[in-house]
Amino acid sequence: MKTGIATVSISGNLEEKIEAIAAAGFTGIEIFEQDFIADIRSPRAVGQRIRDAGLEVMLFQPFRDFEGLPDGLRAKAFDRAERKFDVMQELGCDLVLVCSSVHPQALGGIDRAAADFAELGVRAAARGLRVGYEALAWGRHVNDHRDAWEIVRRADHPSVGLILDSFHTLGRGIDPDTIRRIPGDRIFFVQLADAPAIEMDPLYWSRHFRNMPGEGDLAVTDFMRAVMATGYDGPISLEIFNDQFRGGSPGTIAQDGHRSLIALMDEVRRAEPASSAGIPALPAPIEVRDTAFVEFAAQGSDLIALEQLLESMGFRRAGRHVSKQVTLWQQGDIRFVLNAETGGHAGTAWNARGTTVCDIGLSVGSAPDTVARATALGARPFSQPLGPGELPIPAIRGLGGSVMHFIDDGTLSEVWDVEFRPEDGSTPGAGLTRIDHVAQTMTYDEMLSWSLFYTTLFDMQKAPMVDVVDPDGLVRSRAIASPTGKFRITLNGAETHRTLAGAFLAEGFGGTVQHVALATDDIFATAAALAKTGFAPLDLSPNYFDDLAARFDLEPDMLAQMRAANILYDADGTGEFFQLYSRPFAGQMFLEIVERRGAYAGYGAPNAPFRIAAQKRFQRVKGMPAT
Ligand SMILES: O=C(O)c1ccc(O)c(O)c1
Ligand SMILES: [Mg+2]
Repeated sequence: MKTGIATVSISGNLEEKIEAIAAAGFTGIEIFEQDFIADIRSPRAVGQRIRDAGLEVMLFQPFRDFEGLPDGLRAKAFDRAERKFDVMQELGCDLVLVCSSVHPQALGGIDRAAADFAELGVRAAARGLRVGYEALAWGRHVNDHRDAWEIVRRADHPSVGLILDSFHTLGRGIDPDTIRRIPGDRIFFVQLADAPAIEMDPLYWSRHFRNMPGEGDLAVTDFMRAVMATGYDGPISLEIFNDQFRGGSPGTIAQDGHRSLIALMDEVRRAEPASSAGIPALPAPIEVRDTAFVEFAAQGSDLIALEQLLESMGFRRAGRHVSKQVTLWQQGDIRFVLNAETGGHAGTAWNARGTTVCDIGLSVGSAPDTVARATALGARPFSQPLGPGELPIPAIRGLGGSVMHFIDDGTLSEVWDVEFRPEDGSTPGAGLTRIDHVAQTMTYDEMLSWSLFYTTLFDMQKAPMVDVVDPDGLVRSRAIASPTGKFRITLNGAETHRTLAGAFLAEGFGGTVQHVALATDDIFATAAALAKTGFAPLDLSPNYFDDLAARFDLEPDMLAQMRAANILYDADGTGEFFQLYSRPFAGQMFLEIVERRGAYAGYGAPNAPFRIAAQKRFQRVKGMPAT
């Protein structure tokens, strides 16, 4: 299966785009005319440069306002086409995309358009070129791939075919299964894009909000399944107009694009096995059973403070590493690893960021399969020299320089007994059972990339985006979770350094984990236990509890307990949610305790403004930077 991407999808000048596209592993490139015109080199030199980079020049686009014009304008349109054909021959590109006309004088008429394309086909064929016709969602007379196909069918010329673009079909709500009735050999090219479901004018939506397959809400997989069912075996190519991508890192955007195509084709192969020959096999999206551990790189006074925080929350030091400055802290199925090594990955992370989460461990069915899928999707495997007594646990580089380890049922599950000498200390604990979710903070621009990383590698679903109101700015938040809800990640995208999330980013060195939420089955029993272990909760405003009393029908006794213990509350019709926060540690990190009742699957977003205000109050009192 050949993969491509349009130059318009990536930031930078044409040279930077070519380099990024080649490095990401695409077969070829769609030249968006603007990018070519802006370049100083001749078409021949540009074509050569692209081929030297190992890429095919798959498509030249767009040629606009061609079909259905009245006589005087019609002749001029053919002259314009001939000039473009000249350029294509120099570039070494044999296929041009003609998008449906938006010309105010275009007359319409299926047969008129078909006659125009029949003649264009003759002219293209004379030069060994081909013409593909695409229905723009906002075309003046043709805005539906079914009409474009009828024109191509009636043009009846072997050098004239159809170009499909998932955005134009799905964005207009056209059933993608209508593609199944088009012969695959008459489809010359397929463009793919996703987009978030927002109500807006289709042209504006298309030019600014497209994103990679899987990053938005359109049924791109259904579209691609229908395309494959036709027998189409040409390139699949990304055409993404997106404001953030235009200003992003060319390398990252190109890699994300390639990742999204591989994940999409893998999904198509599974759903449409009879018609997806030629798509390479990779392990299925990985089911994460649990977050097995969270590892902090921590040294000095931060390390001591973190140990004290964990003790105050009922954790016990369960083991010391056999050969390293590493301790294991445990309660229920929660494991925190505190790594004070000055070398290796943890040492590097500490040097770059100070105290930080440097590693996350996940329980999976097969650790080797997980690494195999991750690498097929373009992630890098991670390893470092093993110390005495250490097990080789499969790992990859995660996001923002972090590492992710995978533990499965084999010998790896014995890592805690093999690598750690048990310690005696025991505490009654505080009823904390498991890791509910891990919350990561990144810039808003990085959010799509991070969610794509998780949703392509693991079997996870995205929840809708929510706004988190910080007193000093808005933070966009999106949760992704495994179908069982056992593995949950929240992604928080900050746009300004003045928010709590933004200040965390500015102080550290890019995106990473800002907090970890721990589950309890009984938050009131946990709060009572924590009162004895010396836990200092984040103090909330009395106004918050007065408002709760007004909004919810809560037992006065329970409300009094919540007020006394600083427990937040939310309910969404399916269940209830209770939250209790630690005070910040090591700068802007914190821990959270949650209890879910019923089918509540959210994260208490309505409480975020009050929790954030309380965190900021606490930092101002402590004389920390008043962010
Ligand atoms: O927005 C446009 O004009 C435009 C141009 C070419 C395309 O292939 C397309 O899908 C949209
Ligand atoms: Mg298109």
